[in-house]
Amino acid sequence: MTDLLRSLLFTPANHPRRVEKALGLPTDAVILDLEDAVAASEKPAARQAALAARALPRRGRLIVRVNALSTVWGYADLVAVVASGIDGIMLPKVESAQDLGTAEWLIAALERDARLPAGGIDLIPLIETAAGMQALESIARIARRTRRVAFGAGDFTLDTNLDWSREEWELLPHRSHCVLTSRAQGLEPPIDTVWARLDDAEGYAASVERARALGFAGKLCIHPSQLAPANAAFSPSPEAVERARRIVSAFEAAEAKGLASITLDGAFIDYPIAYAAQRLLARANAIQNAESAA
Ligand SMILES: CC(C)(COP(=O)(O)OP(=O)(O)OC[C@H]1O[C@@H](n2cnc3c(N)ncnc32)[C@H](O)[C@@H]1OP(=O)(O)O)[C@@H](O)C(=O)NCCC(=O)NCCSC(=O)C[C@H](O)C(=O)O
Ligand SMILES: [Mg+2]
Repeated sequence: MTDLLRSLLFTPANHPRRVEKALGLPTDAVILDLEDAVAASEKPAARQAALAARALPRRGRLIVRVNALSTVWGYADLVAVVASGIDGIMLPKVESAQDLGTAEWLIAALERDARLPAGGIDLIPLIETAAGMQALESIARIARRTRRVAFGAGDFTLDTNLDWSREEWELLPHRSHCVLTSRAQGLEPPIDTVWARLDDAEGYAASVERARALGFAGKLCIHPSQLAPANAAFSPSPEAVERARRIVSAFEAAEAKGLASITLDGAFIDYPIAYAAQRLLARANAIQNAESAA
């Protein structure tokens, strides 16, 4: 299974039409929601629907967003979802290393109980409160099965009273903090927040581009129309791939002559630039392999 997570499409688990549709769409992961898109009275039914969705044909990864462990539903969600052998779990409102440590410990115990391979279930903590954002360093430091976090601006806005504008300038320090802290603690680049203005495709495209430029690896999505822009923005363009090929080959030729500082088309190339070009080519390859396997 590929590790690409350019687009992750949320769908309420108790909405069969949307679930079935989501599983057939070109998204790297579908997140069946048991949390904020599900009314309290529907929680048990949504959990059963999420378990049943495991049996449906799908293109990408299947993740379930459980309720927080501090709620009356969280523990039962985890028990049921781990036993079902799901690909991944999203844990909302993670606010401390203890929150993440408890979930990791519980999932490991449940995996053993269900005789599932240890560590097979991916865990994605959602950082969406002021406390979670401040504790991100210690959260990331204790992560074992967790490979990346995601940022949730909806709850973050609610918690901090921040005014989430179309240009999202007020999110900048928090998004940057997510990327920097993740990388400093050895996690993979994080996943960016949802975009709620469904009728504003231009605003959405700019938001995705901002997230990409800041170092995020993918975007949480809430509507099918958001998938193609996210997949495209988090995939290297053909022009970027072609340029990276030229950089790698020019740099290899230079290195063979004992040079590590050259110019190509008027731009300076040294080791970091050559490594970035190699990384871009590796990502382009992974995307090509994933898409031909789909
Ligand atoms: C937001 C929606 C409720 C809008 O639904 P709707 O009005 O039905 O949209 P459309 O009429 O434009 O739909 C067109 C067709 O696409 C299907 N559809 C729509 N959304 C989805 C989806 N998410 N997955 C799969 N399919 C979808 C419709 O069924 C239509 O198909 P057809 O029947 O063939 O005509 C809806 O988009 C929605 O429910 N979105 C997901 C909401 C959700 O899960 N939210 C939770 C995550 S957001 C969050 O919590 C972020 C974070 O925690 C934070 O705090 O920031
Ligand atoms: Mg939220």
